[in-house]
Amino acid sequence: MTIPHDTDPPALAGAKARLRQHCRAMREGASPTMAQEQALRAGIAARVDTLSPGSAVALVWPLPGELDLRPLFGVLHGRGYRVLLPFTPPRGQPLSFHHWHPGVTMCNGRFATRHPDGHAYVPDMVFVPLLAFDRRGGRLGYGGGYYDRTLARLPHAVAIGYGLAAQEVAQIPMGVHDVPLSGIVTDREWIRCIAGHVDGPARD
Ligand SMILES: Nc1nc2c(c(=O)[nH]1)N(C=O)[C@@H](CNc1ccc(C(=O)N[C@@H](CCC(=O)O)C(=O)O)cc1)CN2
Ligand SMILES: Nc1ncnc2c1ncn2[C@@H]1O[C@H](COP(=O)(O)OP(=O)(O)OP(=O)(O)O)[C@@H](O)[C@H]1O
Repeated sequence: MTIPHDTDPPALAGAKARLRQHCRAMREGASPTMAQEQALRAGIAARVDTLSPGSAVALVWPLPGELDLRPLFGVLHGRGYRVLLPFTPPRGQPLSFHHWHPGVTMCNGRFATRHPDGHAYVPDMVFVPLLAFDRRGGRLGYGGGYYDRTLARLPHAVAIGYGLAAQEVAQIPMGVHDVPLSGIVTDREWIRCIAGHVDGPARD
């Protein structure tokens, strides 16, 4: 049997699927505290403030059980950034990012996602949701391959994962299509990822 070049080989797909199942179960067992979510949002706002004024920043509307970035939308919009949220196309296509502003109409999309009825823009910084991450910038998502396909087409955008410190694993199985993150914001620390280099834990 020939393996199509746009899918992971079976051993890698199996390893990702097992880890995904494990991480979903872990997430169901522990919801974040308000303090953790606030710390995470503060960490994200601090990364955004490294950009020049007026830059475009892609966040996400939360799916059930995910960390909630919605309180940041108005804050970052108020600081003069262009806040974008993803539109989810059919599987196999990249995401597009649409302008959010106060009062914008939100539309229902695939997999219970929601996106603004606004113009599409190219983001300068993309915050990427995840089920698990490692310190090299490895990321595990829901298995649609959406962010990898999207980031591959956005070489100038800075891709930053966000999640709880508890979502860290030793090593995410990575394939040729997996685009490593440049950094990860958690409720505990900012992790700068350099390909092949493992950053140590932050000192308090
Ligand atoms: N908030 C949010 N928006 C996002 C993503 C995401 O991970 N989180 N995506 C990231 O790529 C894209 C949507 N991709 C998705 C791909 C697959 C499934 C999916 O299979 N969902 C399962 C339930 C998953 C779970 O809750 O454990 C389902 O619908 O059965 C969902 C989203 C774009 N928007
Ligand atoms: N740029 C790409 N071109 C072709 N196939 C790709 C590309 N990116 C990812 N894929 C394929 O898509 C499938 C799903 O990828 P993966 O398991 O890494 O998803 P994920 O990153 O967890 O999902 P998501 O980004 O939607 O949260 C894999 O078979 C992978 O090889």
